[in-house]
Amino acid sequence: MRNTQPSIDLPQMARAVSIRRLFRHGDRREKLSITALWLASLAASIGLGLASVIYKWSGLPVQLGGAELYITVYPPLVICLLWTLTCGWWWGAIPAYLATLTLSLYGGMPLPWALMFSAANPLGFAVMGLGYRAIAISRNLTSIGAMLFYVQLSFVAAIFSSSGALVWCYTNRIDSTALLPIWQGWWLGAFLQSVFLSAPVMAVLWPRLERWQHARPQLLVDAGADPRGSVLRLLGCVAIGVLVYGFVTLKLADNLLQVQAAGIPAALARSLDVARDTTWAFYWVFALIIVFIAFFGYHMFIHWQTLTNKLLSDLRHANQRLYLLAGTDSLTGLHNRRVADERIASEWQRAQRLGLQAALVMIDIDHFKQINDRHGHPTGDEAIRILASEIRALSREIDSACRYGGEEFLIILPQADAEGAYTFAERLRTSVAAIPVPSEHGPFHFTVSVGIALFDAEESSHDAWIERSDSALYQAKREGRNRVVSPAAVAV
Ligand SMILES: Nc1nc2c(ncn2[C@@H]2O[C@H](COP(=O)(O)OP(=O)(O)OP(=O)(O)O)[C@@H](O)[C@H]2O)c(=O)[nH]1
Repeated sequence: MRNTQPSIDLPQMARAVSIRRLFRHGDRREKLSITALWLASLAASIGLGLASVIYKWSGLPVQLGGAELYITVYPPLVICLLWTLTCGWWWGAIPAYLATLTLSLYGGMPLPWALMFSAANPLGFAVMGLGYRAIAISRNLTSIGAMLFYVQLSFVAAIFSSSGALVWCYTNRIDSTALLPIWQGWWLGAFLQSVFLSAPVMAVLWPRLERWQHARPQLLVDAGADPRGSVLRLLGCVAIGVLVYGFVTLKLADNLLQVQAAGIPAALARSLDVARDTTWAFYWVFALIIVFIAFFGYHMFIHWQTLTNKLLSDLRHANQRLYLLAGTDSLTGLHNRRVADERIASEWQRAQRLGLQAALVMIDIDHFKQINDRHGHPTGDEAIRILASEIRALSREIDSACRYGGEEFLIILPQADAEGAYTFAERLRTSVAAIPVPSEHGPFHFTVSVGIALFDAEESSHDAWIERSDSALYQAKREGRNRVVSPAAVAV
């Protein structure tokens, strides 16, 4: 019979909508609406990407707390990031790649550079996806924890997305002193758009989409089932992201400083050199600390994961044992009444659904009270054990043998007809009668009465099935005991 033991719910790792599964298992409405929406997003990304070049939305100066910052507005990022977060990397990476490719070719970038340049946003999305694969955190941004994680991940992803700025400046022969505002504009722009545009939309959209995905598991695939590898890669990305951010910012600022410092008095230039050297020394110490943190973080994660896995596996085993114990009769080792009731109900449903035959066999030891009274309770127990082991020996792998009451047993025979059930019951009755039970007064024999009821598809519940087997047993007792009452008794 089916094992219905309880399972332990683990947090869901990130899952993605599979295009292949959508077209194989999705309904017409789903296929149409998702395809139409995706194509519209692709068109919008390409159009808005071109607009960002034509109307020069790159490196726009903004005053923040007295400091001048540069921000690039790039709407395709918002659209494509939403696809990545909700449906998976490919869904956002393809339109993002094509949008950037179009605008870079439009801007006159040579094709090989354009092909490389266009990978910047998909790279940032890959970091986002990696984060959600590595840490089983909800994408429901209405919770503070989920939002904080999203913001941190967005920062690292934005650094990776902004790698394109270097290609852009190189191919457009932009002076290295002008690279800082452009690069800053790209990462800051990507970060702010992720946090202030994509995140609120995600907070509204995701709970609904999550419900839809929950109801349609056949459309989803695991986005990656290797948490160890994902964590290692995520820590690597975070460390590289932070270090690259620090290095590029310092280097570009340094270049700028050197250009602007030309011709200043020698004493001031020396102070400037000290300040620059100190900053770089700080950067390298900081880089070392980041590498240590990533290294220890990874080892702590592995340690924690090993411990958790062991705990979970112990818990699973303990649960399995408990479940078995809770359903086992201690005297005979057969299933107890609770399991019997569950299994009868499920066999009844299976027979109904599949139009199968099945039989219930109810067995009771004859004059058991006398056995107890004459030979003592322990000998009565021994008789029960003998009957149980005979039931076990004669029943098939697919049968379910249960101790239903004191000296009453019930056996479910799936796919058994009247004749098969009767043959089984008769064999059991005769073999039990032949087994001697040892006692203080010498060995003695006992008999059993058996009632059989076949599955009836016309009946409205499994209770009626049990009642019929009980009535057949009662009839066997009434007719003199040590016999089988079955619908097939006459035929055989
Ligand atoms: N030794 C032992 N006796 C039990 C156990 N559970 C129930 N009994 C006894 O089983 C006896 C059942 O007796 P009855 O229900 O009167 O039936 P019977 O004497 O078998 O008579 P018929 O069923 O009519 O043949 C009672 O005396 C119970 O105390 C058990 O686990 N071990």
